[in-house]
Amino acid sequence: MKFFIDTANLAQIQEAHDLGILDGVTTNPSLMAKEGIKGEAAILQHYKDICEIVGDGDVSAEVLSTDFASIIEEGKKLAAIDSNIVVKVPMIKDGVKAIKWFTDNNIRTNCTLVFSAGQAILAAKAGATYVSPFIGRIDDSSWDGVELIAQIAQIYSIQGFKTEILAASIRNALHIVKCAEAGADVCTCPLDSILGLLKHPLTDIGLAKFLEDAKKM
Ligand SMILES: O=P(O)(O)OC[C@H]1O[C@](O)(CO)[C@@H](O)[C@@H]1O
Repeated sequence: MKFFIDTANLAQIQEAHDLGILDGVTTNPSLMAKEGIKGEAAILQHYKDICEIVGDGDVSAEVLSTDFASIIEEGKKLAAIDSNIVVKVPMIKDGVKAIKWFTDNNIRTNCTLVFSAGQAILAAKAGATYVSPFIGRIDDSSWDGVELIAQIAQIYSIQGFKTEILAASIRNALHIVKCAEAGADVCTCPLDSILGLLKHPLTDIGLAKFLEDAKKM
């Protein structure tokens, strides 16, 4: 399973990259706004900066348009920034049409705002590179987000769809483990959730004991 970091914060992307386990980055308009990125030139430059840190990994950049022609125009500009840019398109009618157009024109896509198996089937039919089910937001509404990942994984496997399942809206380390178990190809997570995987009290207790005993060596 690949690990993407879900942030537009350059320091956090650098920290995850330095850990040596980073395969890519996802961003969204909320995350870009949080970093104070405003205006087209600043947005394009910020994606460029992210791509430079990540090197070989995929960087999802989301379109802000919602009609077919504008999505295509915006997506082409984003894709021109770097060969690792993946154009993120919302799961709406014009979005599905645009994903098909991008697929036919060799531009990779991430279909975002996915909350059902039906939407995931449509994204795959259009040829999306990635599909992003929002598991945390599904959990927030008392449905089971991880169950959706398992359902999509089963459908894609039966149908032979090539679209990769990118588990998004991850809220904690357990989500990552459960998504890995359910068949996600990628988890995109905040840095804290990735670092949460490190934690176990028995590791800390065991290390303290080894270091104590090492003094007797
Ligand atoms: O529910 P949250 O934590 O806002 O996460 C939303 C998700 O949407 C995405 O845009 C999907 O890739 C990610 O950036 C993020 O994981």
